[in-house]
Amino acid sequence: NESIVIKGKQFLVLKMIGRGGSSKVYQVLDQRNQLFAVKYVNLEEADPQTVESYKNEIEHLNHLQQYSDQIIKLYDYEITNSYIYMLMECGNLDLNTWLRNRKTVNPLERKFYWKNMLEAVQTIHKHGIVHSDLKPANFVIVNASLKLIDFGIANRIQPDVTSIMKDSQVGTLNYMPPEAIKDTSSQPGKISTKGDVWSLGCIMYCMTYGKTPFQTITNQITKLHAIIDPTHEIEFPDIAEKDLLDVLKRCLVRNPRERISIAELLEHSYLKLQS
Ligand SMILES: CN1CCC(Oc2ccc(-c3[nH]nc4cccc(OCC5CCCCC5)c34)cc2)CC1
Repeated sequence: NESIVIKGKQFLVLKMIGRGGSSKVYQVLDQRNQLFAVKYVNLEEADPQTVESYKNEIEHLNHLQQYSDQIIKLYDYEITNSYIYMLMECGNLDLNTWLRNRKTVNPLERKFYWKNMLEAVQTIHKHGIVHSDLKPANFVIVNASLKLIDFGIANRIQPDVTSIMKDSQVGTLNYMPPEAIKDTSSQPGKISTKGDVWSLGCIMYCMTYGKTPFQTITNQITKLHAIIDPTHEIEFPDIAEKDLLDVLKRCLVRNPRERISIAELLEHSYLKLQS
């Protein structure tokens, strides 16, 4: 097996976890047999904007470590002109893989994961970051809690091509808020924090009904029209947890101004632990 040296520390590569265009994520062991994830980015073909986006992501990830346990740990990193190594906390499974493998979700587990997701996204919002492309693959299960692994600032990581992940979730429209489609200014920065609430609502819809609100519409153009069409009513089949039903309905409101906020979601009765 190959080994990697980061800031003078040697790591043994166990396997590749995922890969993107110029980036790869490995599962590694240190000399004390501690497990880590190492994100390797090849900068040789990267244009200056890409290099800048990765540095920006690392700076934010490094800074937000102290504010929430729901942000993946970044222990160290090494940046040169030709590569980046990021030494990070290693999770057991990303939420996308977890969702695909188990259609039925334990209500208490779902509630706990929802709280974790809200706390992670509230943390980046408090520091002026709007992810604007949240999906299950951005969250990883570490022991029993969910952690956010990227802020949507740098390029995407796709799962390792040898893994049979058919929908790697890169470029999926299933979590896209209506305002991102309608936003005539088409500047991504224009999307408010409410865009992330819509995406989280789609994730929670999937954890409740086993699919995202527009997943059955396979034609991408038709899907985009449905997302922005106020006459296309999203179905909310009745469920025992009425509080959860209310959360879903308030997240999936097409007008961002009328949509519930992260702060309100954290106060919502759904998160109050029933006696
Ligand atoms: C399909 N197969 C994959 C390996 C394994 O799942 C993961 C294990 C660890 C992790 C991870 N931990 N720390 C991580 C820190 C950064 C990035 C990370 O992933 C990136 C990318 C990996 C592919 C799926 C989307 C996230 C990170 C993530 C998925 C089991 C399922």
